[in-house]
Amino acid sequence: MTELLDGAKVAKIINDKTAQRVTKLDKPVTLAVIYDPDNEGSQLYVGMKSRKAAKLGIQTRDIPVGADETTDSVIALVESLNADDDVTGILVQSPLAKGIKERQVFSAVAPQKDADGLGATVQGMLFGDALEPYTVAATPQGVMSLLNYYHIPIKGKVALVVGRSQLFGRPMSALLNNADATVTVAHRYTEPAVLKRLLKFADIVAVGVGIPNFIKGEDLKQGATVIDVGMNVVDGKATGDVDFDSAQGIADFITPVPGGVGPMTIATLLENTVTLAELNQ
Ligand SMILES: Nc1nc2c(c(=O)[nH]1)N[C@@H](CN(C=O)c1ccc(C(=O)N[C@@H](CCC(=O)O)C(=O)O)cc1)CN2
Repeated sequence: MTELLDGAKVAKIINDKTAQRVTKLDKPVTLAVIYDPDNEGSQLYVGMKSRKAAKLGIQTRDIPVGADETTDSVIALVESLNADDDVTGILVQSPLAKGIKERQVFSAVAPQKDADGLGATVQGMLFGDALEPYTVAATPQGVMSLLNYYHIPIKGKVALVVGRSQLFGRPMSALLNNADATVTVAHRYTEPAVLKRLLKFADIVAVGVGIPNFIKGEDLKQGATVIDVGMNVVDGKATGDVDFDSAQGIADFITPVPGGVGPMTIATLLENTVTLAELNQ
């Protein structure tokens, strides 16, 4: 039997805690969101984040940054938000308009305001397994919360991360490594035959490549835990990177799309936002 890892349910539990934490703060929690207004996906996700934030008592300041901006002008904007005492957290929605060097913008965010955990400083702390508090990218941190909620063992397990994006694959591999899994990262240059062998060996598979139904059930190890970060749209329907139907009866646990990692991403971003407000009050 394959059990669902219900991200929508766990996100609600996290969101309820976040709302309670917001009420205990002396100061308003304000998240500044920089995004490309011409990107339909970003419009959708920024809207989802702002609506959820409002429900939890977090204010958002959505700042459109179009293709007429430059990397330098967006960095100057980030620096002004870093210096603004009314802004407690900053999020740079990916992707930014073509031509703006997103990684440089992520890294301009002050670590104490880096709600999305994508800057070089906090990512370095993650890879160094630092002892001081720091934020972690919302999607992989949300995956860890989901694994922990369902008591999925990680220590000593073989984990395969498919995809090495800054938003997901790289921080996911560091989190699993810090949690004592044996981690391999596969990516676009991994030979298909090698990927097949790695999949058959992996107790935990976390996939974020943006290719609908890229991984089939027959490729998985019997009893695997499968985390699907895919957010593709096929025939108007949200579709993951894993062929959900063929994984039934092979995976022990799987995240659905929709209702798996997506809601956890937003809940974790807002959890990070309130954590930063608490740390810096
Ligand atoms: N700065 C960032 N940019 C982007 C991130 C990110 O974490 N930080 N992730 C994605 C988009 N994203 C959040 O930004 C996101 C995508 C999808 C969902 C979600 O809840 N999806 C629903 C399905 C929605 C639908 O029906 O279409 C689900 O999975 O249930 C949340 C957040 C790229 N950019």
